[in-house]
Amino acid sequence: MTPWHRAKIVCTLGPATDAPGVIEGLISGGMDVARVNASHSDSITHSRRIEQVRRAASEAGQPVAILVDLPGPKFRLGNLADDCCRLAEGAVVTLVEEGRALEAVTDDMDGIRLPVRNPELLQALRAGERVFLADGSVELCVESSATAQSGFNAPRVRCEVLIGGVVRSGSGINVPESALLELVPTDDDRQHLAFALARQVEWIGISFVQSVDEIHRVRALLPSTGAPLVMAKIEKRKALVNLEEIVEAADGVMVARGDLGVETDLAEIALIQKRIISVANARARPVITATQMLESMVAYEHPTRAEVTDVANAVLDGTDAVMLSAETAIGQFPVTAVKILQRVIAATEARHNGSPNSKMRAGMTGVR
Ligand SMILES: Nc1ncnc2c1ncn2[C@@H]1O[C@H](COP(=O)(O)OP(=O)(O)O)[C@@H](O)[C@H]1O
Ligand SMILES: C=C(OP(=O)(O)O)C(=O)O
Repeated sequence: MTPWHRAKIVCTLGPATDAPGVIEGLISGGMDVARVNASHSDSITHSRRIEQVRRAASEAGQPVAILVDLPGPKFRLGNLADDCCRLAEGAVVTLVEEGRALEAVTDDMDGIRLPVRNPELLQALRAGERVFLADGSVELCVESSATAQSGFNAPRVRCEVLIGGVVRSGSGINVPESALLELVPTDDDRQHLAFALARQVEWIGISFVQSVDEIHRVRALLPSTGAPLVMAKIEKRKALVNLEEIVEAADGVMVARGDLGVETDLAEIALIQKRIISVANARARPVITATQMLESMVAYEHPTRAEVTDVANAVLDGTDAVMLSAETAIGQFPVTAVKILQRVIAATEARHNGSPNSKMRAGMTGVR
C-alpha cells in the first residue's frame, strides 16, 4: 500500500492501456486518477475504458477517480495515413481540409499534405504567420494563405517546416496570436460533458480557461447535486493574468505545460509552474503538474535524469499530482512509467515531507 498523503498520479488512458493487464498494472503501480482525453478516441471506447478502470479498481480495493478532459477550442490535425509522419526541416507542407476532395492539388507543388479538422483555421492563416504542431515540437511558417491559393477547389495553405519533428493523427495545432478561439465550453465540449455526467465521473477538465467566465459557464451546465469537480487547465497567457480568481473559482487546477509552452515563453515555464502551484497551495486547491514528465518513456524503458529531476522538483514545488500523457496513452512502457513516478515521489517525499495539503490530496480521489 502506498501512503495516503503522497502526491497523486494521473494516467491518461489510450490504446496502450487497452492491452491486457495494463490497467491493473497502472493501479497496482500507483495510479490514483485515470484521465480520459476527450480529444482522442470515440465515446464507445471512452466508456469501455472507464468501466474497465472502475472494475479493476474495485477488484484491487483501491480508489481511482476518473477525469474527463474536455477538448476546448483546440485546432487539430486530422487522421494521417500512417497515423504518424516525420516532417524534415525545410520541407514543404500543405495544410488541407480533412475529408475534402483535393483533385486540383498536384503532389510536386504540395510537398506533404497534412489534413486539418478546422476549415476556419485554414481561412484565417496569413503568409508569414507561425504555426506550431504537437505542443510546439514542430514549427511551420505560412508561405501562402488559402486566399492566395483560391484557384483550388478546397482551401489549402502552403507552409515551410522551420523546425522538424514527428506529428500524429489528432496532434494539436497552436497559433498563439490567433483570435479565432471559440467560446468555452464549445458545442463539442457540451457533448463530452453530457457523456461525463452520464458516467458520473469525479472530475472534468476545462481546456483553455482564460477567466472565471469559462468556469461559471461550465458550472451552469452541471446538476445541483452529485456534480463532478471542475479542474481549470491553465494553458493560456490570459489565464495567468487572472490566475488568482480562476484558482478560487475552480475545484482544482492543472499546469498544462504542453499548450502553456507554446502559448507563453517556453523559457519561463518553470517559473510559471512554481507560481501556479504556489497560488493553488495558498488556496487549498489541488494542482496537477502535467505533460512530458517522462516523455522519453514513450519509446524507452528508462527515463532521462532530467525527467526524474523534473518530477522530483514538481513535488518539491508542492504539486499535489503529476500526470502522464502519451507515456501511458500510446507509450511502450506505461506500467514501468507509473512505477518510476511512484518511486521518485516516494524518494522525494521521504526527505521532504513539506506539503501542507495532505487532506486535500486525499480528496483528489474522492471516488463516488
Ligand atoms: N486516447 C488516445 N488515443 C490515441 N492517442 C492518444 C490518446 N491520448 C493521447 N494520445 C497521444 O498522446 C499524445 C499526448 O497526449 P495528450 O497530452 O493527452 O494529448 P493532446 O496534447 O493531443 O491533447 C497525443 O497528442 C496523442 O498523440
Ligand atoms: C495537458 C495538456 O492539455 P492537452 O492534453 O489538451 O494538450 C497540456 O497542454 O499540457
